[in-house]
Amino acid sequence: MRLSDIIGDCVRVAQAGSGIDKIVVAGLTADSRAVGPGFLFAALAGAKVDGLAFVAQAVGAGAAVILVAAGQKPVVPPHVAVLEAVQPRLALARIAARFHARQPNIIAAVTGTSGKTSTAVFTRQIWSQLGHRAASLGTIGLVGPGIEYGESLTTPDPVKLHQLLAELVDHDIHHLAMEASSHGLDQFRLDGVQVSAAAFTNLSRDHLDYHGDMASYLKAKLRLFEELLPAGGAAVVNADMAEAARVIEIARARHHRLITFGRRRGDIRLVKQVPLATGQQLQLEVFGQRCDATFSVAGLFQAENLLAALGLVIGAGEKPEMAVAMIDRLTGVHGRIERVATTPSGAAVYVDYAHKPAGLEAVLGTLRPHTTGRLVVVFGCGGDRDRGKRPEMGALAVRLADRVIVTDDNPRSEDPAAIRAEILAAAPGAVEIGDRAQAIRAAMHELKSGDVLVIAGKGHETYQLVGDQKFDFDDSEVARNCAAELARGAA
Ligand SMILES: CC(=O)N[C@H]1[C@@H](OP(=O)(O)OP(=O)(O)OC[C@H]2O[C@@H](n3ccc(=O)[nH]c3=O)[C@H](O)[C@@H]2O)O[C@H](CO)[C@@H](O)[C@@H]1O[C@H](C)C(=O)N[C@@H](C)C(=O)N[C@H](CCC(=O)O)C(=O)O
Ligand SMILES: Nc1ncnc2c1ncn2[C@@H]1O[C@H](COP(=O)(O)OP(=O)(O)OP(=O)(O)O)[C@@H](O)[C@H]1O
Ligand SMILES: N[C@H](CCC[C@H](N)C(=O)O)C(=O)O
Ligand SMILES: [Mg+2]
Repeated sequence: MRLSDIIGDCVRVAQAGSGIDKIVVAGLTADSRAVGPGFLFAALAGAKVDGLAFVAQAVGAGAAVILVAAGQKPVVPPHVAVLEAVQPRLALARIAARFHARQPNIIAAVTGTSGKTSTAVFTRQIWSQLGHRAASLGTIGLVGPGIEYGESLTTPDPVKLHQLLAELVDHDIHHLAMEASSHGLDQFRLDGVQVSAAAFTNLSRDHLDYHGDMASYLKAKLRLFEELLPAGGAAVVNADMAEAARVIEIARARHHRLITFGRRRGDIRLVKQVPLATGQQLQLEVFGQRCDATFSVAGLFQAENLLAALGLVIGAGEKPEMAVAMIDRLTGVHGRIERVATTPSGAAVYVDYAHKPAGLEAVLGTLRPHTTGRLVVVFGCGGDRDRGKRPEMGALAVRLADRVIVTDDNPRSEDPAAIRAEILAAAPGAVEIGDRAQAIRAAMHELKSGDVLVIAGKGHETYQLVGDQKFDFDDSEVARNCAAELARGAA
């Protein structure tokens, strides 16, 4: 693609190199290590380093164009073009959109502290059941017919994202449900994506290490509505959350089509929920029409995420009665309140991705009615992430569970024992077992009939990050192996 066809109007040409009409851009990247001949290299100031330091390396690898922040003066040979932008991340995202130039016709984006992955997966499943070739993209990767990539960032960087969007179109996939993380929104990773419908699930504490405070965290999420969802797009808002009025006000001002959902109020409302052994029985009111459905997924919070998914599907053009008729066919989400094992004594073992206070509260709260014996939780907290979550999660665990085992999550660069100590300080009575496999096994060995165990925090993850090492580790696998061992012992 010719440089002149992709630069748009948010950059200034500081140096034309061999001519912006003549330069044919072979690829885009913000990582000097991935530059090839004819590439555009975006030198971005990051959380750890400044990409400006790698301009010479990029030029050495054949970069034909360098994108920098306005005011930077990189020293580059005359044949290399230099573009300046006030927001280089935004410019890169828009350039990536023009470079790849193909996107599914219908893109639903979901933001919120909890429930993004689940909502995106349910949205994909409903569309698929309605006969569309549909995909979902987020924390658990890209999943669609004939295309699957493993886990990634919740919102991939814009170069990767636009490449994936084009690939979806090449696979004849025209419906995509994707997660919009607060980091992604803040770093302009989604700019240039043509969003047809956007949902806000809920807001609670997370990522304050990055955003600083709740106001900035909310502001990042609101970009989805304030800047990305165009007029006429559907804004799907959880009417029960404290921030609903603010989102609704933005949606009205931006001429979005508003669809609200909630447990207590909304266009899509949960009138009644009855937990079943294998899921839940739901009564919904959808735009005034009452309907009953059997949802084979456990957890009241998953019913809420289902409402958000219905909002996106309806907002993107499907008839409400058609969307609702698909509920009975939906299945659970890997690593989200997923029943992974049953001990010989009949106790249920669940794996859940609760790695923030609201998630832990939701999963323990929702499993309590299923527990006739003791509710047990094994969890830890990630290193190099919001430390404030640790005491909050410790206190919640001892309040809501009958037995708490504090273990390691992904300690990353932090001292694992110090992370555990921060949780334990707020969790009187909790037991400490650092080794995660041992902690799971210890919990499972003690389970009796009627008990429920939740292994929280790592969900679908198949690794553990310790220091700068990545070990294979899978909560579900450890639990299944332990259940098999217990069964052999009981036989
Ligand atoms: C804090 C954060 O979000 N960082 C993201 C950010 O990196 P950064 O720009 O700050 O990185 P940096 O290491 O300081 O480097 C600056 C620049 O120099 C470049 N560089 C660096 C080294 C080199 O040799 N050459 C070179 O060109 C880098 O490619 C980068 O462009 O931009 C990168 C490209 O988009 C992301 O990969 C990276 O995500 C890191 C890996 C990360 O862990 N992010 C997490 C916190 C995250 O984004 N999580 C969210 C939320 C999850 C949720 O839903 O809860 C997500 O969307 O996944
Ligand atoms: N609507 C909800 N309300 C409260 N907690 C929820 C809700 N939905 C999910 N959770 C909790 O959050 C966990 C992660 O769910 P999910 O992966 O769907 O959310 P997410 O927003 O994509 O999370 P992440 O930001 O970590 O990718 C679940 O395992 C559960 O503990
Ligand atoms: N997307 C989240 C995932 C956290 C998962 C948890 N297992 C941890 O490592 O803290 C984050 O990067 O903060
Ligand atoms: Mg997610």
